[in-house]
Amino acid sequence: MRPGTIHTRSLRKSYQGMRAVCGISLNVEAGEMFGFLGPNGAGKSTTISMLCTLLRPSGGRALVAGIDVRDDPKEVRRRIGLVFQEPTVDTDLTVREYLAFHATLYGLGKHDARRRVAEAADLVGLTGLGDSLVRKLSDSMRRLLEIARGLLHEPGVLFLDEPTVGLNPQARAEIWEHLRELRHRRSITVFLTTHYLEEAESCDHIAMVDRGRVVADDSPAALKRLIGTDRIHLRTGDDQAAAATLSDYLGLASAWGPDGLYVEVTDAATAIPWVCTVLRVPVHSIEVRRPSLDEVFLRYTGRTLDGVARSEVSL
Ligand SMILES: Nc1ncnc2c1ncn2[C@@H]1O[C@H](COP(=O)(O)OP(=O)(O)OP(=O)(O)O)[C@@H](O)[C@H]1O
Repeated sequence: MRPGTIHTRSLRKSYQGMRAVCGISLNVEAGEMFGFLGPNGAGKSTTISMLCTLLRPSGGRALVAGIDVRDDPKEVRRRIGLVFQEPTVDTDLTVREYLAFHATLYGLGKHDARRRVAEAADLVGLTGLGDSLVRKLSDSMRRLLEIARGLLHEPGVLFLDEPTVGLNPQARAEIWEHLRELRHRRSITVFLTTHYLEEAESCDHIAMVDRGRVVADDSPAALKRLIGTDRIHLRTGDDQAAAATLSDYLGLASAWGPDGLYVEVTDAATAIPWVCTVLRVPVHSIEVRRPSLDEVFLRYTGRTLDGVARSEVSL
């Protein structure tokens, strides 16, 4: 078993008889950026809390870094870093004091603590801010500071429960830039929960969860391929002639109507140069529509991720 793997089998949790997680089975490989995606109340926080040993499962099994969360929760905690949904940073300390305090809690000696504090701050782009008061940091920097705290003891797995919730788009983008950089520099498994589709797109592997169950589990690209192909929408000087040319030269079937021509292709980025090369009529506009993760979720649950039922959305 490699150090950063996460495996669950039929993991379950009930709260006073109410089933919040209803038998989740997952395989996360070492070094993956894994996204656990689902709407509010789907069971994401409950699952991550069981994996981090903060909640005891009602049933099933979970191995984190090869250790069973029920058999040896202490050892699991030694091997993971965890950043909670709600900000926890103590605002009266400087960045260095805050990290040094947590390094002491992890039982690190003075020398090791100093080195790890500098390394963790550097990994999330906080180098040079050691003397800054935490309360003077921006929201995104505070969140990065919490991530640095989670890295101090060099865990094999970093759990992030909604790491960007409540942040503005620019702050969210900053967090993601640093998460990618972290992945680039450290071979660490990142398990994060999110209900943002664009964040899930940045993951190597995602599982979509709804009402306590996994409804889809694969790479974002593979999940979207299940939904269908790319669709190119063209407006040309003569759609009928264009459709005939695309069929004769490229073997592409298309449909046309009053608003233009629609062509289904496997990969629009590869097809468009060919389409433009063969067409002998003026092309006024080209638009590409790709299958989205929201459509994948809709396909499996009948609802979009923000909870809108199928009949209420037009895709
Ligand atoms: N301590 C608790 N006691 C009772 N029910 C709970 C408790 N914690 C969560 N729940 C319920 O369990 C279900 C799953 O909640 P959970 O917080 O795991 O979902 P989530 O996907 O993380 O949602 P969010 O994105 O809103 O955090 C919800 O119906 C929630 O109301």
